[in-house]
Amino acid sequence: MSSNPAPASIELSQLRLDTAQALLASDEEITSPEADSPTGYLQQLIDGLCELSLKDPLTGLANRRQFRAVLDREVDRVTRTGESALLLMLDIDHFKVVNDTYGHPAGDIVLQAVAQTLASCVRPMDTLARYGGEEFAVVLPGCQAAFGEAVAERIRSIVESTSIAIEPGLQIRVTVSIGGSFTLPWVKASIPTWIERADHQLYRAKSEGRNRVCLDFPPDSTVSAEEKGLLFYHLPDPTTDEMAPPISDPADSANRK
Ligand SMILES: Nc1nc2c(ncn2[C@@H]2O[C@H](COP(=O)(O)OP(=O)(O)OP(=O)(O)O)[C@@H](O)[C@H]2O)c(=O)[nH]1
Repeated sequence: MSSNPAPASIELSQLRLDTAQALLASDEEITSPEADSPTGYLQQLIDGLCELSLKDPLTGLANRRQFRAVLDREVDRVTRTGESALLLMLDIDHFKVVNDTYGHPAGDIVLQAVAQTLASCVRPMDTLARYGGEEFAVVLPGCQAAFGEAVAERIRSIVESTSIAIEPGLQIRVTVSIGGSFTLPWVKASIPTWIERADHQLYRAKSEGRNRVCLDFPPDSTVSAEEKGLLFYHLPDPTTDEMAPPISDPADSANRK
C-alpha cells in the first residue's frame, strides 16, 4: 500500500546518494564517439544521471518521481480537455511468502518479471511505474470507464497465467490485486486524493480475497456549461487577453435585492 512521500529535501539528498552509488557501482564504460570530447562526455554523464533519477533500478520502470510528474501533467490535461483518465495501483499478493520461501533474489526476479508482463499489457501512451516495494502503478490517459475495466482485468489475468522461472527448473506464478480510480472530467483533481481513492480500491481488492480488480467509477454526470464557466472563469480571454469576469450566481443576486 502507499506510504507518505518523504520531504523533498530528504528525497533529493537520497537521490544524490543513490546516483553517486549507482555511478560508482556501474561497470558500463562511456564509449561512444561523442564521449571522446569533454562536452560529449559531460552530456552522456548528464543523460545518465537524468535516466537514473527517473527510473527504478531493479525493474527499469518509471520511479515514483517520474510517476508524480506524469500525474501532474495528466491532471492538467484532464482539466483542459474534459477527457477522463484512470489510475491503477497494483500489488503482488502474498509477496512476503515468495521472499520467505525462495529468498530475496528470487523475489527480485519476480518483481522484474511482473514489471515486464505489465509493460506488455499497456499502451505506449500509458505510464507504468514501480510505486513501492511490490506495488506498481499505471496512469492511463484518455481512458473510458468500460475500457479501463477491461484493461485492468486483462492485466490481472495475464499476470495470473504467466509462469516465472526463478531458478533453473523452478517456475512459480503470482497474482496481483488491482485498485483503480478515474478522474472527473473537467475537474482539477487533487493528486493525493486521486492516489488515495485508487489505494482505497486496492485495499478493497485485497480484503475481498486478492487476485481481483476493484474500480472507483466516476459518477455518471455531465458538467453543465455554467459549471465549466465556474471552473475556467479566471482564464484570460485569448482574443483580448483580458481576464473573463466570474459568472454570477443567480442565487446571489436574488439575495442582494
Ligand atoms: N525481493 C524483494 N522484496 C521486496 C522488495 N521490496 C519489498 N519487498 C518485500 O515485499 C514484501 C511485502 O510484504 P507485505 O507488505 O506483507 O505484503 P504481501 O506479503 O504481499 O501481502 P499482501 O499484500 O497482503 O497480499 C516484504 O516481504 C518486503 O520485504 C524488493 O525490492 N525485493
